[in-house]
Amino acid sequence: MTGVPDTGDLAIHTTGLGKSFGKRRAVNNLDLAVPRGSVFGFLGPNGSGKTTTIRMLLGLSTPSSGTMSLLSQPMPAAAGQVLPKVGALVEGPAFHLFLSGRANLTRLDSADSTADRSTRTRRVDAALEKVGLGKAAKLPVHAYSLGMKQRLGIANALLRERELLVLDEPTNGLDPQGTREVRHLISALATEGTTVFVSSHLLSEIEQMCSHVAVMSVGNLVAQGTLEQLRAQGRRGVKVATPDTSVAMAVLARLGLDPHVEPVPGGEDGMVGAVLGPEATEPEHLVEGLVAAGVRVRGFTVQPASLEERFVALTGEGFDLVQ
Ligand SMILES: Nc1ncnc2c1ncn2[C@@H]1O[C@H](COP(=O)(O)OP(=O)(O)OP(=O)(O)O)[C@@H](O)[C@H]1O
Repeated sequence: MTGVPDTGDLAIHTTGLGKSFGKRRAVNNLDLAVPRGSVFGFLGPNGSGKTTTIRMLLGLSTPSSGTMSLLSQPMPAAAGQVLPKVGALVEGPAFHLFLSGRANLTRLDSADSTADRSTRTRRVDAALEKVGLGKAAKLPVHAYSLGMKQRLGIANALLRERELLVLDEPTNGLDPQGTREVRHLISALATEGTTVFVSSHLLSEIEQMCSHVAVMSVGNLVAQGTLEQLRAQGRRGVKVATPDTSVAMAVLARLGLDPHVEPVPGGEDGMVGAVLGPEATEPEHLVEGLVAAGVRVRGFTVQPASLEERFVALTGEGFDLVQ
């Protein structure tokens, strides 16, 4: 793909990154380029290698092959300098349910030997404010909703000034309200200039909050770039409303398309749809061909290229489109 930025501008850069578990290749030859300042969606179905990649990036697991850098410094060699600038939410920190949100963050910060004790109270309160838990700071965590717990996890990642935030499926298991809260929080953090790398199996989510996306399929990177770049690579579709579906199918097939009939409840008309490949006959010629063959064309629409179509074409599988 085009548009891969200068490596000096990259918050995350990997080349040929791979990880095997025995014979299973969980991540294969991964070249990721995450621009600084982006909200970068790491999209893929369950089991496609997202968590494995994130664990390697954060030094929680050793790669089987390849190189990686975070904030332009080699990992894991520079982990000591880099990781304090990187906040992460991976598999959520374990909270004590009977302690308050504030007490939990204080404990987690105390467990970090590199954290500055003298600024602890201020940093904990600032992080709670930032994620909108200022008012709930004194409540025990068992009284928090799932969305609040997830935001507390993000607050934990924000106990210091961070240049990069790495969030593994931060909305997993949340209801629509919790999902919205986390999404808004991520967008707010991004406007402050923090680079956010966020994994998800939900296309709709990535579409709503990310500027860039990388798509994983069975351990392989199958696309990477801005959302616009990916959308532009998608293929248009056509839909023909007609009572003569079999003839319309035959005509479109003769014109090189792979048409299908879509069910239409009630009414006489059927709907024949087809995806237009790069070499496909232009829509006006399709209409010409249909009419010449006697097909009663009662409706004809050209649908713009969509991200959804692109992802399905890239991965060969459907993504969950809505929660
Ligand atoms: N510790 C491990 N030992 C053996 N296999 C593993 C291990 N961790 C991950 N895998 C395998 O590697 C593949 C990728 O898993 P990974 O968790 O990275 O995917 P994912 O995209 O994050 O999916 P999910 O959202 O379900 O976590 C899967 O087939 C998984 O079973």
